[in-house]
Amino acid sequence: MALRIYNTLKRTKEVFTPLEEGKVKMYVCGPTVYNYIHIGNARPAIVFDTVRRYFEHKGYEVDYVLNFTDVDDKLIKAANELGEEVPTIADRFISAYKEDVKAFGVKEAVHHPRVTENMTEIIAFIEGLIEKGHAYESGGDVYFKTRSFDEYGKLSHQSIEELRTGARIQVGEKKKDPLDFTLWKQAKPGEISWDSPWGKGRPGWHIECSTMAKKYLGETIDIHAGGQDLTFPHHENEIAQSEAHNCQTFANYWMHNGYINVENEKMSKSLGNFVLAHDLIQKHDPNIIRFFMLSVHYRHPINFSDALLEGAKSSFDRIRNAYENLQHRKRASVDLQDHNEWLGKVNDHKQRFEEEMDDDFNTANAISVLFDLTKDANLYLQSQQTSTEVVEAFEEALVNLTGILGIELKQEELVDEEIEALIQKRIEARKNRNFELADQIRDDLKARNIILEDTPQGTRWKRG
Ligand SMILES: Nc1ncnc2c1ncn2[C@@H]1O[C@H](COP(=O)(O)OP(=O)(O)OP(=O)(O)O)[C@@H](O)[C@H]1O
Ligand SMILES: [Zn+2]
Repeated sequence: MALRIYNTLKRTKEVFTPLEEGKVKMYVCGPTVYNYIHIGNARPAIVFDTVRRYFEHKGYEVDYVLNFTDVDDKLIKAANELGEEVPTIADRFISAYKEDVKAFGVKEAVHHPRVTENMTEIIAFIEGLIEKGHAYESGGDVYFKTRSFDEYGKLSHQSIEELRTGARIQVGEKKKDPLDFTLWKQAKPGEISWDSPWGKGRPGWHIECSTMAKKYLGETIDIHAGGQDLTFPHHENEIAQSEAHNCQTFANYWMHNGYINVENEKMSKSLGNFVLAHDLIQKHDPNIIRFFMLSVHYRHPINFSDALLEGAKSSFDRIRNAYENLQHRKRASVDLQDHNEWLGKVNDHKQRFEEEMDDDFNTANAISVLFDLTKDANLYLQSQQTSTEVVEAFEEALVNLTGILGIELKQEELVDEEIEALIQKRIEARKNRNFELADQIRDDLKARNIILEDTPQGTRWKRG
């Protein structure tokens, strides 16, 4: 089956046809690096990494670019508040971003361009727009002449008249038409700035992505992605800039992830209703957080709650337990030809997983297939005798399919101190007559190959 992608531009699913055979040129709008990321910001990092991994699984080479917005108003404000320089803050939060998303199993982008490292190209791009009559300078600022681009509004499906109704000229802006947007912003005294033909200043937000996508991927790219809130105005403006400048289609497919909400409101720094990725990782296995995010289709909203995350944990444990049981059973399995029908079942599950992923990366349904596979694996493990080939096929399918989603099934081995701490926790639980927790700890340890033995002298343990 062909891979189909929901394209925001067309508001429909379309068969994916790459510009170049076997290659995908993909640009994802990255974070503004003035703070730690919350789990809403982690969602595009995780879902588009999954898109990338799936393309790679299908044999494509993915040229994956994710930018860092390392200068803008928010960074300047943070620098003033903290009494630090903008680049110091940007460096700190780029490192923090990389560390957080790495914990979630996100692969490093092929290119991670930063605005401040592409200033020459950004200025040249703006000059090109002025030359072509799509932009103008006004009192040290430069604006894009929105009405000069006939197709403005095509991504967010709005007409110029509709847009005109909501547009205002803010105090301090020197634009001629409320619809125009900033390409270059004059620096205030003392602000970080770069020299340009229009005096000292810095780029507006949108121009960075048009410039960096062109520089790293070319004038036309396959996929451009980001959170749903970027559709308008950010991506609409990127299209206007790039297509007015290059006279080419900018991106063939536009993908947008839905929000992570809290009580049905978008999680955001400004509302203060956020959970930092960094903090959540301390409390929960980041693999499970990734699994949780992918258990909802990437275009649907997720109403975040601890209870949902706990639910995801027990679902994930079912898959992980099956995997661990298969591993144990391998040793006791033998060569059995008459069990081969199970190999067919494993292959059916693999095929169904692929079909779900081919349908606009439906990770939610693909995870349901993983549960079906788990159910069959557990059923098979109830057989008196098991075939090595079948057990290995189940195991391999579980590892590969979760691997495509960027999820790690293998747990790191517990060190002695961690085991001792869990035994202590179990003793405490028993003292408090919390036998459920005590048994849970024993079972969890057993699943990780640690066997407990209760003796009159206390609890002993050994690796199984
Ligand atoms: N609640 C959310 N759910 C899903 N994606 C989000 C959410 N908030 C931001 N994003 C996405 O995170 C990425 C990084 O965005 P950016 O650093 O600009 O944060 P932001 O949108 O300014 O966040 P905030 O609103 O909290 O300040 C963008 O692709 C954006 O669309
Ligand atoms: Zn962008």
